[in-house]
Amino acid sequence: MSHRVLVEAGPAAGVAVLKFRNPPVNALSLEMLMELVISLEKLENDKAVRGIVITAENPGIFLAGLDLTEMCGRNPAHYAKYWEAVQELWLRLYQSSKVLVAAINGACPAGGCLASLTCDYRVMADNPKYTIGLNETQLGIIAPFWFKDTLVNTVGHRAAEQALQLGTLFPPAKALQVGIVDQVVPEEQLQSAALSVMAQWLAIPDHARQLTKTMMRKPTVDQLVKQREADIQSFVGLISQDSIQRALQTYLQKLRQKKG
Ligand SMILES: CCCCCCCCCCC/C=C/C(=O)SCCNC(=O)CCNC(=O)[C@H](O)C(C)(C)COP(=O)(O)OP(=O)(O)OC[C@H]1O[C@@H](n2cnc3c(N)ncnc32)[C@H](O)[C@@H]1OP(=O)(O)O
Repeated sequence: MSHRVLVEAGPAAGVAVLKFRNPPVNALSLEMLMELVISLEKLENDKAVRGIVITAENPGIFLAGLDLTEMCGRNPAHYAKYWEAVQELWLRLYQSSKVLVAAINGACPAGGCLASLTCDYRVMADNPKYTIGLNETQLGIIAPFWFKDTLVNTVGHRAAEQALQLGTLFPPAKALQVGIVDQVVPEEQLQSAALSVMAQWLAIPDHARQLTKTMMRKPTVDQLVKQREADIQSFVGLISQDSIQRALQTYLQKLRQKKG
């Protein structure tokens, strides 16, 4: 039984809706990652499901990204386990045979943005409070190569380089302009817009669309698959550095003090 991920049958035949519900901010904790992987595996094996709309149960925060508390003050074995789970989620999402449509109904930084970038299409609610992007450099860390590749595949090299160096979090209109999302709609129309685009994608025969998706994505997937263990060791080495730990602690404190 999953607590942090809700899977519902969509209103249209063949469509499931996967909702994030990990309060307070839908951070990708280890438990959340594991529940997501299990939910996605079940959906992948369900022949009746052809498409999945991915969204947050409560509007406001789509996903707050990776859980910073999983990357601070832990031991190397924990960092390795956590990173393997992050890799696994990305591999499941990016290689999914289903049509994935992200209905972005809230803040979508870093790991949240990455998850949405694995989808085939992104619709974002037109709310200036919501932003999306790979903001790692603002935390004093860097997006790993496969985060970078996923962004490059979406927006192109120049736009990705600029967004990554600056760690830009784009509000909806700018996100649309740069191509990080495909459509921006009034908030109350988000779910219907996601279902409408899903219907268009499902009009294509599955086998042709799936083979095309695999052809487009395989080179990027292969890069990680062939050096998965090295990527874990690299993450563990970097995240364990005192300077990185200090940077993450400072960022977490800033988030906590924001309220005070
Ligand atoms: C130079 C070499 C470096 C090498 C480094 C190695 C490679 C590392 C690669 C790692 C890649 C990382 C990817 C990530 O995803 S990092 C996470 C990025 N996420 C963010 O920056 C988002 C941070 N959060 C926010 O901006 C806001 O919280 C948000 C807009 C999401 C919501 O705002 P709101 O005002 O509604 O809520 P609060 O800010 O008050 O937060 C409520 C509590 O939640 C805690 N929180 C928020 N985000 C996170 C998070 N990502 N992980 C853990 N906890 C989080 C926040 O601290 C509050 O906690 P308290 O209630 O205890 O105060």
